[in-house]
Amino acid sequence: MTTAIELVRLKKTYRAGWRKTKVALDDLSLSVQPGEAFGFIGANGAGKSTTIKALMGLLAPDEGGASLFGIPALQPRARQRVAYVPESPILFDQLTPLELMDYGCAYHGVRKPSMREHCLSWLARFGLEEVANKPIRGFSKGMTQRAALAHALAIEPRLLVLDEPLSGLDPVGRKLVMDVMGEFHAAGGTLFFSSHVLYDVQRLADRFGIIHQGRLRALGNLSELEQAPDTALQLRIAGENAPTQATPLGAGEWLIEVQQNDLWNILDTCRERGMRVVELRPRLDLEQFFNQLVEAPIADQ
Ligand SMILES: Nc1ncnc2c1ncn2[C@@H]1O[C@H](COP(=O)(O)OP(=O)(O)OP(=O)(O)O)[C@@H](O)[C@H]1O
Repeated sequence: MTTAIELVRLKKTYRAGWRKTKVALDDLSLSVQPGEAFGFIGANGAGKSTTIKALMGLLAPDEGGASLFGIPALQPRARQRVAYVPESPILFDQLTPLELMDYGCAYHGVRKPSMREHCLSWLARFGLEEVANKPIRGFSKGMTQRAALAHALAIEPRLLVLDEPLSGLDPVGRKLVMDVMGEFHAAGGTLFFSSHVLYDVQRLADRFGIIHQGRLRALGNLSELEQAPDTALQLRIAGENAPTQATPLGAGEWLIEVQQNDLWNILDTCRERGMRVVELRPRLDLEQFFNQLVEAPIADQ
């Protein structure tokens, strides 16, 4: 099967002032299979956007190469039915969302009995039906971001690439975008998104990659991380007589972080004290994993 994304030994160095350079990507290789949801994690300045630009053919790496569905990323045909929404999208703002989407769908070969209805339904999903015929230049930042997402999904992409899709959104906007991303993935679409919010990655990705100082430092599977033998568990309990190690959550509920090998003892104690178990789940420690990784010195390759 052709990989959806293939990055091979990418290197990119920027000029950073007089006689100074900044290595943004250092020998970065990565592949993503069709149908996967891949979360690309890194702190500010780690190299996420540079990677995405190389992936989208917007930046030529100094060394190495990127391909989409087996086609070199620098060739425009590689981007057929590939949608990309940068962190702060810049759209042709003299156009209306409907005009923009009409153009995008035609470019990507999307055909529907009624293109107008197709585009309007995506605009409605993002709460923009009222402004479907208004020029984008009057839109707020959030509206522009939603218009870019509606456009991206209207082209029915086989790959959706999102750079920090949830940053700067209010809770309602976050839920909407998370729902749409989840639905896109559930329908078989390939999703590649960057984030420095590990919670987002946990909720949405099948696999994750961690970039730090331009190098890919870890690649992992979220379910593997959950099943690791030393993964802590979170036990939520309710009642009046909580064990001393429990942390109050309010409304009579308590939380205990417990290692696998200690679980049965703790459960026995809770039973003896007449506590009720509300929830038991793995404490997916992506955050801790990430922190350990970025604090460790980078070994020479
Ligand atoms: N055009 C540029 N010229 C010079 N340096 C750049 C340029 N673009 C990025 N850099 C530098 O390269 C490094 C990687 O930047 P990049 O934008 O890829 O990181 P990022 O992980 O996307 O960060 P953020 O989360 O803050 O957007 C940073 O140190 C950044 O300052």
